[in-house]
Amino acid sequence: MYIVKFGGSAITDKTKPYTYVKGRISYIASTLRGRPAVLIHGAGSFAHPHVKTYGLTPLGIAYTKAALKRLTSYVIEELAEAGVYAMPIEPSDIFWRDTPTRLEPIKHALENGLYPLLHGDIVPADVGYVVISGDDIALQLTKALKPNAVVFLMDVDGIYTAPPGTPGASKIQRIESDIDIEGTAGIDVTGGVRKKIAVGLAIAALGIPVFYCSIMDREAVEKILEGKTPESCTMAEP
Ligand SMILES: Nc1ncnc2c1ncn2[C@@H]1O[C@H](COP(=O)(O)OP(=O)(O)OP(=O)(O)O)[C@@H](O)[C@H]1O
Ligand SMILES: C=C(C)CCOP(=O)(O)O
Repeated sequence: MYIVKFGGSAITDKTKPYTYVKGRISYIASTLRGRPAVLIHGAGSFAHPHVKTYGLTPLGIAYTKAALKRLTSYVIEELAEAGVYAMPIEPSDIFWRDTPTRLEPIKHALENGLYPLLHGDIVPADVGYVVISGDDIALQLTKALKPNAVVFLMDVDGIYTAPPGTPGASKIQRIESDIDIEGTAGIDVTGGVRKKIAVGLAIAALGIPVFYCSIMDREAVEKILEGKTPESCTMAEP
């Protein structure tokens, strides 16, 4: 079993609210067919701008949840077009802060040949509500479900020493310890690349390999799901 996160940068345009980038999910989904996986989609331009504008006010929470539901429907439909049938599972129903309180819906979906689909969300906490990133959901589900590997799919092909495309930026092949890198695709309230590196290292410390790949790199994802190590992605090593 694998955990695959479709990053918000890969499936939306994070510089423009409500901009779904069609075709990315269906392109990569064929690699998942017949291989059990828990899927997570990032919130991208369907939640980060809302949280930034309204905060976690009742209005902000309602708007953000509505936008996320819309994004989840696009993802489910595109997966289904590619023959990958997802069961949406609302993180706010099964997480308390960053703790999963009910794993049965995820396990049941896997046992029935479906792909559980979660997403970065607003979840209940001891005081009110908090934002949980899909990256943190990947970490918490890794602890609970022990997948073979975790894959973060982005609109770029790995983690770079500086924002990709800027002079001198080079791709990092292996992340073995914390590195000081900032960056995101656009409006972001969950820590961008810095968060993704911290989560990757925490997963790797559990003995589970982590890959950061482009959502357009079908060959790499196929290799990972066959238990191999692609050269074209950044890896965080146990
Ligand atoms: N040093 C860097 N290495 C890799 N990507 C970077 C870097 N700096 C900036 N970026 C940008 O960060 C984006 C990926 O980070 P981001 O936090 O947006 O991830 P995501 O998981 O795709 O989004 P979301 O949090 O919405 O799910 C890419 O679009 C990339 O262009
Ligand atoms: C902004 C919200 C509500 C969730 C963020 O999740 P992410 O896009 O996976 O970081």
